[in-house]
Amino acid sequence: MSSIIGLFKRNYTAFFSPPKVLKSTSEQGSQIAPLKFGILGAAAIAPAALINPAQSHSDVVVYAIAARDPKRAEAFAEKYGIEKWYGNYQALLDDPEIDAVYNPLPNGLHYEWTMKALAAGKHVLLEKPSGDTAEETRRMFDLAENKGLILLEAFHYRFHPAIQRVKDIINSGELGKIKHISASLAIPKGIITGNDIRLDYNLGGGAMMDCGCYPLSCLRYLTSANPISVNDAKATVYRRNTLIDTGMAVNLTFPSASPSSSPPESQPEEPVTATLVADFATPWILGVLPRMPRIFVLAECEQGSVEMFNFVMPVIYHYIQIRPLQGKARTEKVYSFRTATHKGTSEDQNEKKGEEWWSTYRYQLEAFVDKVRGREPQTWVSREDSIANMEWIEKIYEKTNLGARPQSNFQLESSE
Ligand SMILES: NC(=O)C1=CN([C@@H]2O[C@H](COP(=O)(O)OP(=O)(O)OC[C@H]3O[C@@H](n4cnc5c(N)ncnc54)[C@H](OP(=O)(O)O)[C@@H]3O)[C@@H](O)[C@H]2O)C=CC1
Ligand SMILES: O=C1OC[C@@H](O)[C@H](O)[C@H]1O
Repeated sequence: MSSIIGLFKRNYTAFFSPPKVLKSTSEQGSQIAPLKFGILGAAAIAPAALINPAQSHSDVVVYAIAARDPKRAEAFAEKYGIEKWYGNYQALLDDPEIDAVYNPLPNGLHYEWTMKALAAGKHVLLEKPSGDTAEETRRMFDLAENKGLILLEAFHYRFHPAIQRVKDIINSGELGKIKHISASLAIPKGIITGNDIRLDYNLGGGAMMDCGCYPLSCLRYLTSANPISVNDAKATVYRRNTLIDTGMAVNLTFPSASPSSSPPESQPEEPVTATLVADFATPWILGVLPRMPRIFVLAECEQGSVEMFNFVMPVIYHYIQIRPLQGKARTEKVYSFRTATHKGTSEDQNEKKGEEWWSTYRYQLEAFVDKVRGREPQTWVSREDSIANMEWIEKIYEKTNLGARPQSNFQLESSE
């Protein structure tokens, strides 16, 4: 019972009523004003990913919104109490008050508007997947580095303590080496329909891009490696556009993953086999009953297995099940670094920031601001990581006959 009440309290606080903190101002003795964010597009994800988490961050103000339709921008600004609105994206980028831009545009526009935002001197929090191709991602990071700006692909799940705990369990060597690992993000048919950006090839749509980027990222994170090969990739094709996958099932091989604490082995190392499922149109049971979303990662190791249910949205609810071949199975839930149910593995656990109600997005915002402010973030998604994820998305598409998503033909003018 208490855990059901806890679940409601946590989610209510996370998504509907985060504590509103005072923003850092010079009156409070702080030398610097809070970071001012501008949002490109009145996107559905913007409230959960930025507006809501910003309420409980003293160093962030969501200051401006731009939409292609000025009326939409104005209505969005009014709804969320945003000070400024613009009827086009460039006008927002031209606003010198803005320090950082959140880019939740369709995937096919990530490159163009991130390049323009960086050219305008803004740090960028960029939605996943970072671009349509690895080349786009490489160029965005090159520009960010040249300009001394922060660019982060918003793989929010990485910032949550739960997935980090799964990695700690694997790396501890308690279960031995990974033999097989599978990860899935599959949601039922009926949520993504009609004009959804995910069904538009020219906007970088497709299930592998949208859902699949997470399990791919998670497989790479937990094995601490990039795949060696895509052995097989089967796309379920959208009947209205045969370049769009509504589902993708992939078999991959990863290099043998030695947990960092295992002793050196004399035996030859077996590669790790992996499966990935991405789906945004899972058929309903008998066509009438929607299926539960299948969001999990499962690492089957020499001495047992570890599975995390709901690695993408763990604040809602998650569990980590550890099943050693010898000994008792156990379940852990890790909503904050401080209040983890397991005995801490890290000495500084109590010092790490976060509350049970912090969503993945709130943890991510903390890290983004730390990085912009020159502090060491709790964790980070690096340039190399983002580029590699796009490279393997491309390789997976190439294994099907759908081909990679179209590269943007946008070119930054040399003066920008
Ligand atoms: N981190 C996460 O958990 C999630 C991330 N995402 C990612 O965020 C991005 C946006 O997703 P989502 O919010 O669901 O999408 P929406 O369709 O709600 O938002 C996309 C925005 O893009 C703008 N836009 C600009 N050009 C076009 C165009 N030609 N067609 C359609 N829209 C256009 C629109 O802004 P305008 O207001 O100007 O019309 C629209 O508001 C994607 O990259 C997606 O992968 C999505 C969901 C969850
Ligand atoms: O978290 C997510 O789950 C569902 C997807 O459609 C969405 O884009 C993604 O980010």
